[in-house]
Amino acid sequence: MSSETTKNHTSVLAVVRALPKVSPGLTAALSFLVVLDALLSAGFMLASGAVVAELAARSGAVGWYLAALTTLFVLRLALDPVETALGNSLARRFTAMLTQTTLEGTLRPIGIEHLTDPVVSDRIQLAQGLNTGYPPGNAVTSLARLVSSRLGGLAAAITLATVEWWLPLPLAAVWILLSRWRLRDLKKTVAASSGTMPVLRHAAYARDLAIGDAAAKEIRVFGWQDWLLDRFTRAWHEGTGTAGSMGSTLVKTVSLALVGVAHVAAFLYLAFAVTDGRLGVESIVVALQAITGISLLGFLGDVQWMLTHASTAVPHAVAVGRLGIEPAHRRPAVPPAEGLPAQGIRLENISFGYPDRQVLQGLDLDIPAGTSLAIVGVNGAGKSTIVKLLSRLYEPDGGRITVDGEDLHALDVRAWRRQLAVVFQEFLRYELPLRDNVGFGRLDADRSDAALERVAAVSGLDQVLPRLAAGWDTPLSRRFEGGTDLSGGQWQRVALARALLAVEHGAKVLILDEPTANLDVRAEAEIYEHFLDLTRGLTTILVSHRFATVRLADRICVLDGGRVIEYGSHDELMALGGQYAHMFTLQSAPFQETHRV
Ligand SMILES: Nc1ncnc2c1ncn2[C@@H]1O[C@H](COP(=O)(O)OP(=O)(O)OP(=O)(O)O)[C@@H](O)[C@H]1O
Repeated sequence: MSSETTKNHTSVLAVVRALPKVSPGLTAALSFLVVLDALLSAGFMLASGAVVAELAARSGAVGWYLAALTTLFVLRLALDPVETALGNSLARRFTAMLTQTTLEGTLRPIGIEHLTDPVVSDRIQLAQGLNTGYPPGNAVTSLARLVSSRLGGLAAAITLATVEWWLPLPLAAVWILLSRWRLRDLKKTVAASSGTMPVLRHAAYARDLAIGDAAAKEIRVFGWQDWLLDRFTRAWHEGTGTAGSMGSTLVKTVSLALVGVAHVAAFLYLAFAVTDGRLGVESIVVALQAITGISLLGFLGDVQWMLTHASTAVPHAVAVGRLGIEPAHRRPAVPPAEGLPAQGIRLENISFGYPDRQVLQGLDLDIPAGTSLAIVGVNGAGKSTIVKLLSRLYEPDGGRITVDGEDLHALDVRAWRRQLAVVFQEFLRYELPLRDNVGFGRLDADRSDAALERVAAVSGLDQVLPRLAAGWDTPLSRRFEGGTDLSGGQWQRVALARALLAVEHGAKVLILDEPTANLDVRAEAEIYEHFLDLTRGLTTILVSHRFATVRLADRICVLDGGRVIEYGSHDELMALGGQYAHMFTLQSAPFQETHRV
């Protein structure tokens, strides 16, 4: 069996296995209707044969047979919309469950490395059917139609066997052969489409840029609307181009010829049988209908096309859903993280690189508990990378990080993160009410106005609040009724308030990565007026290019070439006359000039 065939069987089997978990009731009801439909179809064929026979014999029973025929016909008509409604409902639930599985797997890993892994990114997109254009739910409706058709075909074959036992065998054989050939071609097409994900990712990115508001200003001001549209269209056509072909002409011609020959032979046989008087009119009516019905055992164009395409998403969703699951026996006993650090955090001989570049190499750094450390260095020196390692979003390649002498790796990551309050350099602006934007700092915290008052005062949010129509409940997005947007500096206060809420609820390490980059001079001065208040008793790590801020820290380290090259207080480093002193002097020079003028 080819690997494509195996993969497709796996995909369809994965759909079958998942359905009872999605909804046992709906799955059972749909299965019942599918079987019932096949039985009714066989009954209809037999009843119509009987009607013709009774008519030919001018029998009085014809009325009963006609009534039975009509009942079967009406029943099938009535069942059809019920079957469709059940199928659609199950399909919606199936898509929702698959999306949930994908989200669970995406969110579960403690780090974020998987999100930049192209293989995982492709899988996440494939799990949503991006390469085929069919949502996975379509696999459910098409599977129901496929099973229903196959049972109908089987019923027709059995019905034909009642006329002549061997007649369905050659007909069914050619239809099944044809189906296998066409399906093999179809699977090749689908397999090729998953290889186009890198191209489709470009299409998806262009689409998201065009419909989102993140790039809306730059798209318009730089005028690249047409470029964006063209990029989407090209990538989309390139990525989905393989879906256009549907098998080789040779396969189609040979298989159709075989079907034609088998049917001509069957019809000739029936004609001779009638002429010989071996078969009556009733048998001929039944046989002709059944022969047509047997074609349902063959290749069912759009149904199989959709099932094959839509079901490919399922194994990908299942694989993504397993991300980050550790076998229970591998989970070691973890020391409690509460109250850490009491002595300090140490980075010992740390080396770390992203797949395409080495960033840290033999880095040693001491951060005594309850003190503040500023990290400085040129762009790309690795400052934010240290923040990510401390937050365990990435693991070091070499060396170790200890907290009060305990390997950070040994601590429960969730418990450790409850000790952290972080303002990331690229913090997020959530399109949610201000209360949630701040409340995300500690989900289980009291979010009443009174409870949020202190963090509002320290972060400077109290100056923004009076301008918000619904106060804490104002959605911070114009896309929502009554919503508004904030300025860059105001958003930065929101991010700071979020971290401060975590501090209020027990976090002991405050990490601020460029916390004042968007603030005006007065706002920055206000924040730093409170800096000591803000950081009292905490272990604070500050990443900043603003030396007026940096000098406030107890200790400063200068990062260069992947390691710490200078470490000490502002005065000590100024006295050293090294890189820090040079950078500090460079930044303060224009102010000194102005002062002299
Ligand atoms: N997710 C990533 N994948 C690959 N490379 C990355 C990733 N994040 C950062 N880098 C690279 O690692 C290096 C260090 O980045 P980092 O963000 O730690 O620098 P930084 O000192 O904080 O810089 P800046 O002052 O500009 O904020 C840079 O060369 C950057 O391009």
